[in-house]
Amino acid sequence: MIDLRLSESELEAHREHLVQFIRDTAADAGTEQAVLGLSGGIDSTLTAYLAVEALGEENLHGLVMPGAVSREENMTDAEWVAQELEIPYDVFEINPIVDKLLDAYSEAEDDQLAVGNARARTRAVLNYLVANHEGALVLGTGNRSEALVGYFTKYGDGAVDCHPVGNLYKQQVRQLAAHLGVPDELVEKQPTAGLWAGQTDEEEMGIDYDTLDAILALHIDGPLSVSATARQVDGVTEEEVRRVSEMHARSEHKRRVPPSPDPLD
Ligand SMILES: Nc1ncnc2c1ncn2[C@@H]1O[C@H](COP(=O)(O)OP(=O)(O)OC[C@H]2O[C@@H]([n+]3cccc(C(=O)O)c3)[C@H](O)[C@@H]2O)[C@@H](O)[C@H]1O
Ligand SMILES: Nc1ncnc2c1ncn2[C@@H]1O[C@H](COP(=O)(O)OP(=O)(O)OP(=O)(O)O)[C@@H](O)[C@H]1O
Ligand SMILES: [Mg+2]
Repeated sequence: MIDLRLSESELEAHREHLVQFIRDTAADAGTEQAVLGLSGGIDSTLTAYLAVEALGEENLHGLVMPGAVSREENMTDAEWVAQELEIPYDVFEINPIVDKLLDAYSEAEDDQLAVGNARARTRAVLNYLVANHEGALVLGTGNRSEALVGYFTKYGDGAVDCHPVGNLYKQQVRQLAAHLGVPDELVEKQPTAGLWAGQTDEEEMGIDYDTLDAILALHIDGPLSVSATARQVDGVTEEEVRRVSEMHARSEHKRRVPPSPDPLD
């Protein structure tokens, strides 16, 4: 299996690079302020640690946004992160807002995916409400693995101003978080989008992150063919590599600016 582990010196270089990225992105936008959603998951936790280093704790505003299906443990962890980093934070309950949306369009009520995505988009609206008011940027938390397969809600958690950890595969997010001193229980927690009860990323995608990362690094980011990738990654079939490749192709629209027609000749 391809080894995506980063050495201590590489981790330190990434840390400095990402901290500088946040500082530069904020400076280019003429602000020192940023907001981000804290879910208790590792992507937002790492992004918050880096942002505090970049901007200072007084300049980061955490939004903890529990909904009907949020696990209590995750919300407690999200608040722990804000308190540990000593950043100001608010807790916004999204349920009443999502319920209003479903009052308006009850046809979608039993559609798990549509409702789950509406939860992610409701959080985006709140992020921008605060960011507009405070003159702040919205920090995204997307990593390279989920970006490459489109495992995020378009204009939900994808609606942000930048993705500081967007060039790290999921397993490298965990490594960098551990390097920064994030506690093991957060680093090793099962990733979940938290859009419906019991959801986990790996179960929904049908692949574990280490395997996904390896296929992405070798075949989508790298030059290896489907068959060469299947030979390199333990226990992976060509069919599985093709499936990841299809997820990548089908989600191309999420990584692009929405298209308009060319001008008439
Ligand atoms: N070819 C195309 N060109 C242009 N637009 C296209 C399109 N195909 C679909 N669309 C549009 O995109 C929409 C579908 O995209 P979207 O609304 O995002 O919905 P969709 O991709 O179906 O669902 C979001 C996925 O991301 C996962 N997720 C969400 C949030 C967080 C996380 C996490 O990692 O924590 C994961 C979630 O569990 C689910 O699997 C369609 O309704 C349509 O409007
Ligand atoms: N309950 C929530 N409160 C605040 N923000 C949330 C909540 N749920 C999701 N988010 C935001 O949506 C982002 C995307 O969720 P995602 O699950 O991909 O990342 P994560 O929860 O940080 O890490 P993991 O993938 O390991 O669960 C989060 O990083 C966070 O910014
Ligand atoms: Mg999560």
